[in-house]
Amino acid sequence: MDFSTQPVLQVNQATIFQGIDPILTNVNFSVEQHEFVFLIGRTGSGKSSLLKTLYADLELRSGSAEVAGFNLEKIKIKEIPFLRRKIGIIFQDFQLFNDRSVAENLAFVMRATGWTDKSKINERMAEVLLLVGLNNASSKMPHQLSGGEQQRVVIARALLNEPSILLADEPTGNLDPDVADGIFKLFQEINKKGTAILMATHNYDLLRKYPYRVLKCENGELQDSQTHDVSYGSTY
Ligand SMILES: Nc1ncnc2c1ncn2[C@@H]1O[C@H](COP(=O)(O)OP(=O)(O)OP(=O)(O)O)[C@@H](O)[C@H]1O
Repeated sequence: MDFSTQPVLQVNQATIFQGIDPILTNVNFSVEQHEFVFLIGRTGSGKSSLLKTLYADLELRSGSAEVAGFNLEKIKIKEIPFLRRKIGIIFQDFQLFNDRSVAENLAFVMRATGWTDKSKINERMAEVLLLVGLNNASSKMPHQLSGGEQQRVVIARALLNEPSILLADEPTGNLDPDVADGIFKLFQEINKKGTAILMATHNYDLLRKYPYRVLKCENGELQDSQTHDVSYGSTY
């Protein structure tokens, strides 16, 4: 029996489009289950477009890609929610429902993704809140939480269905440096427990501090530090 693990994400000869414009061409890379990967590049270079293609918000029209077992060339609209259960998606702006408590925010996603048993919902909710260090926050409203705490709730929400990869688009972009550091450490803990992470960032300090693999959008292509020298330079 073959015990080798499949990459959680694999992209071959893809072109990333916005409308009719190709943004990145000849995109080839894969991410293994244990990996932490930074995605960098100047503003407008295509980071978000690439991530959106990976969670099927933008259609993959050229090339092939497999994400968490889903083939993006062939994926049907009705299958997209199932793909998104297997990937956690985290943005810079927190996107919580402000008129619902933390517990209600999490329960909403759980019901929408097929959870029905109330005790299991409560159990999983407690687990993810503990994981992100917010075990006493379930009854709080988002406005009663700091920006860093709100982002922790978003991360807890992304973890509910035990995704095999987290796609994070500037997850620390709106936070003070100290708070951003805490959030970054949380991503590292999650990664150590076996979830792959692909994180778009402009944070040059993080790149200097943590020597993870880097993918860089530049001149319409994606450079990979695993196969080429990638200059971090100014990532803005
Ligand atoms: N909804 C859209 N419709 C058309 N073009 C878009 C759209 N969103 C982005 N673009 C264009 O696609 C290109 C890549 O943008 P993208 O948002 O992927 O870059 P980015 O690297 O994520 O930038 P930033 O660091 O500012 O978030 C840019 O030229 C941008 O103007």
